[in-house]
Amino acid sequence: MHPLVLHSLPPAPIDSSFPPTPKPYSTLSPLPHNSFATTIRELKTAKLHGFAASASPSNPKTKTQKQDDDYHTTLKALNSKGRFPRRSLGQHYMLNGSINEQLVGAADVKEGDVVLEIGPGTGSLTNVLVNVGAAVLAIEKVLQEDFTRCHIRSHMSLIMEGRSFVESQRAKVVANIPFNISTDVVKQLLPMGDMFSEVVLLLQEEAALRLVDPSLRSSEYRPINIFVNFYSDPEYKFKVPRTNFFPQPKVDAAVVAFRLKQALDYPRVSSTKSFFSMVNSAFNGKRKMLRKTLQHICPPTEIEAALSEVGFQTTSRPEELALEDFVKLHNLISKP
Ligand SMILES: C[S@@+](CC[C@H](N)C(=O)[O-])C[C@H]1O[C@@H](n2cnc3c(N)ncnc32)[C@H](O)[C@@H]1O
Repeated sequence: MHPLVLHSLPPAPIDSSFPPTPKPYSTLSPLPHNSFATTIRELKTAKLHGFAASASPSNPKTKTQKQDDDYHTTLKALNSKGRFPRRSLGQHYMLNGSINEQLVGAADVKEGDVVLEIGPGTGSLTNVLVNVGAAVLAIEKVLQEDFTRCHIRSHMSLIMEGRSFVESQRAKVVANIPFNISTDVVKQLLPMGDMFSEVVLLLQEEAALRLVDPSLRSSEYRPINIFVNFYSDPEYKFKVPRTNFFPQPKVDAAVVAFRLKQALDYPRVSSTKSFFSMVNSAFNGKRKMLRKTLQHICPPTEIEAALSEVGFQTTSRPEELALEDFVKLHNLISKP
């Protein structure tokens, strides 16, 4: 399947609360499937057709006028195709162009960067990315491809191959993703530090806080936190109140930037597979002591000895251990 994008939103029932009398869908034809360069050209054409426009940063309009324009442009883009957002696809469209600009700024996207966008929707964020001179690969489920099922590495490799990159230059990810696929996206992208340097995502605020600041000993501390810190340095950037989306979600959102580590900077473990399998087992069952939950790996006495060596009590539970403690524990108890 080709990952070419920016087309139309899916046919859907018209809701009475949505601006009525949809106009016929007129401008964009399906994108050719031959090259990435063509995709970018089409994205620019899309902007000319007014399919997805956000005010350019050089626009001298006032902030209020500009936000008003962003709002109307997004609604117009939806209405002109007689489409109604589907909640099942997490279609909450961004109405505020300055947040799109801040998202792009959070990833420090510059001319010549290659950027992966997941779920471009009406293309308002795509537009900002293209305007700063980035080459954008956008994957939209309603058009071409489901991100959670695609082979992102082969898509990206095809794009990177055709470009004259300095070897150290990696691509970036900038996306306003549906909240319901955020864990899948994080799990899929964070281990790809060889390909991406930054992953900037607009997430549900609660999820953003849980991923970035899970205090030790809290019930929010989970294997995903070990995973996130193993592969990246996450940073909470800013909150995005729910009023900035259409339709308005029930919760606020927030932007998180994950700076991806490269393999050389990962904590030293004999095998990442056995490390994460140990971490998952450690959290299995509520309030279980590690000497119990890990006894399929080695006898409890050995686990107790390892815990003492790492500086913990023999009765310790998983929420007491930080990433580096799990790494030490794994290296002491895992069999080569
Ligand atoms: C929150 S909306 C964001 C739309 C647009 N980027 C914006 O900021 O207004 C999420 C978009 O992701 C698309 N989407 C949902 N699930 C997806 C998936 N599994 N793979 C790719 N795109 C998906 C939806 O159709 C929708 O266009």
